Amino acid sequence: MPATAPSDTAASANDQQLEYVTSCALPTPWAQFTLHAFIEHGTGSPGAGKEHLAMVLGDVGDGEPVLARVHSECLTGDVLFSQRCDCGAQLEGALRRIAEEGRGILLYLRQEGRGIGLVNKIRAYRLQEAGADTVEANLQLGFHADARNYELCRPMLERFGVRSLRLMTNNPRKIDAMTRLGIAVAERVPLLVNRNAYNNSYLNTKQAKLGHMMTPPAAVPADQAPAPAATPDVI
Ligand SMILES: Nc1nc2c(ncn2[C@@H]2O[C@H](COP(=O)(O)OP(=O)(O)OP(=O)(O)O)[C@@H](O)[C@H]2O)c(=O)[nH]1
Ligand SMILES: [Zn+2]
Repeated sequence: MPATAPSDTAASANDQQLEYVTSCALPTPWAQFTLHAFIEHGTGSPGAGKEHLAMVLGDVGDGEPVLARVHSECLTGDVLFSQRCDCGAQLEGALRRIAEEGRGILLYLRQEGRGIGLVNKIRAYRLQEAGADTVEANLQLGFHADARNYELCRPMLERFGVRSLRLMTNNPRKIDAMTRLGIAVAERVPLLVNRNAYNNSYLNTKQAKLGHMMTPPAAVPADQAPAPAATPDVI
């Protein structure tokens, strides 16, 4: 149970419910955000009990599109400095950019490992060390390539009066998910990070198999090249 009385609860599909709990100031190297805490409930929800966060800066409820990042948890990248993925650098880049503009929101969703959890992500990394790519590893473990669900974004954003985003992402399926939820994506803001020897093949696979929009294009064998992205940079 939360330490403070819940102030409200919003229901969604699958009996998935989101409780807004409380907030505090969160000074970071780039700006002082307000950190808001939510708890997911729901008997049919795989994420029941998860604690989700929103970091907010400035007046985001004024009706204008809001610079936003919808970030899925990556403990290894966000906290442990892993170079296997782009998550930690994207998290920092998004917060810096929001701070530069003085206005924006970052949703920190607790769907680690594209929704398969931390231990399973480490199993997937082990399979990647044996030659699988990030998608094949998930499939070999019996999961979908991407098991995430973005439904909670809607009540989280509604809480702050946010209806339209300038979404920092390279992932076209994240944009589609927001649109299907009725959240307008006024603009896609690319969020590119430097490649290194450890994340290069992961980023290539995201581009080739998951359709991520990354420029300049990574070198991928012609027979694995993705169909042209259907989602333009600015919608
Ligand atoms: N299963 C699995 N998950 C991974 C792997 N590498 C990173 N992840 C997870 O992938 C997710 C990345 O999430 P995001 O940074 O929100 O987004 P994205 O889908 O890559 O798209 P962007 O918005 O362009 O960053 C996090 O949950 C990571 O934990 C991997 O090799 N296997
Ligand atoms: Zn990561």
